[in-house]
Amino acid sequence: MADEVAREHIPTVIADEVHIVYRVHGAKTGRGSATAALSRIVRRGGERGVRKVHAVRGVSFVAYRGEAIGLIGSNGSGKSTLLRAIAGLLPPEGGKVYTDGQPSLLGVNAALMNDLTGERNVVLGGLAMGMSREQIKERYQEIVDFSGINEKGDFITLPMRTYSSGMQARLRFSIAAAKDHDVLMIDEALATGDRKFQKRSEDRIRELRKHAGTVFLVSHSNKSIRDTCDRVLWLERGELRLDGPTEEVLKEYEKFTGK
Ligand SMILES: Nc1ncnc2c1ncn2[C@@H]1O[C@H](COP(=O)(O)OP(=O)(O)OP(=O)(O)O)[C@@H](O)[C@H]1O
Repeated sequence: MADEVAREHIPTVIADEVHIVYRVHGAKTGRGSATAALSRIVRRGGERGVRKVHAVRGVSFVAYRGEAIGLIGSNGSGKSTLLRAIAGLLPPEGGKVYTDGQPSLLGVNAALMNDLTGERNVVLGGLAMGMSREQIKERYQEIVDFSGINEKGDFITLPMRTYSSGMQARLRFSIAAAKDHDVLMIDEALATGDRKFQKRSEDRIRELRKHAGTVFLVSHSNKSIRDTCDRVLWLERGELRLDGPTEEVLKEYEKFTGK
């Protein structure tokens, strides 16, 4: 018990007044892309065609070890952008992100090589996450079994491009979930895969939490958030609207969305 209390108070991510701004080039021409490109060349430089999208506006929070935090909000509210900033993939325009350990972002778009077999991708994915070849070898069967890829035949030795999108997402999740992460960020990964696999993923997220990491989950499914998270950050138009226990925040969010 004392151990649990101590673990809960170790910060893993600190976001301090984080602002993220995207710059979209050639956004104001309002014409087809070839015309836009030509007019950019003719105009020569200048920031006139650059439009800024202020996607995250002054977000602050502290995440602790052992927490599973849901990120919710309408489409375009800044959830994925905030995750990418925590993962260090987007530099903040203002404010700071501090992380303890290496954050790993597991999105439905996490890059695996389509022309390589599932088998090779397990190895590559493992290496990319910093696992040694020995560790990958040890966990290999576990990863394949968890993904369920081989349930209907020997698919793991076929190229990824022959997999359905659900199978691809399952393999990505299985590779990422094989490692105990300091900070694991999941962007709607649970939305893909069938119900049986979703259930297995939820169980694995709970397990990952026990092994000290912090889990962030972006999802539009309030059920997934309820089943997996004990704390929720609600973003709207890039601002943090609410940060608190799952039930409290979801109650307000459901009032807002009219569900
Ligand atoms: N690469 C980009 N370039 C320019 N603007 C972007 C880019 N990616 C996202 N945006 C903008 O940033 C804002 C936040 O987008 P983001 O994808 O973070 O939202 P989200 O909450 O994850 O949305 P969703 O629930 O639809 O996935 C939106 O206005 C979006 O148009």
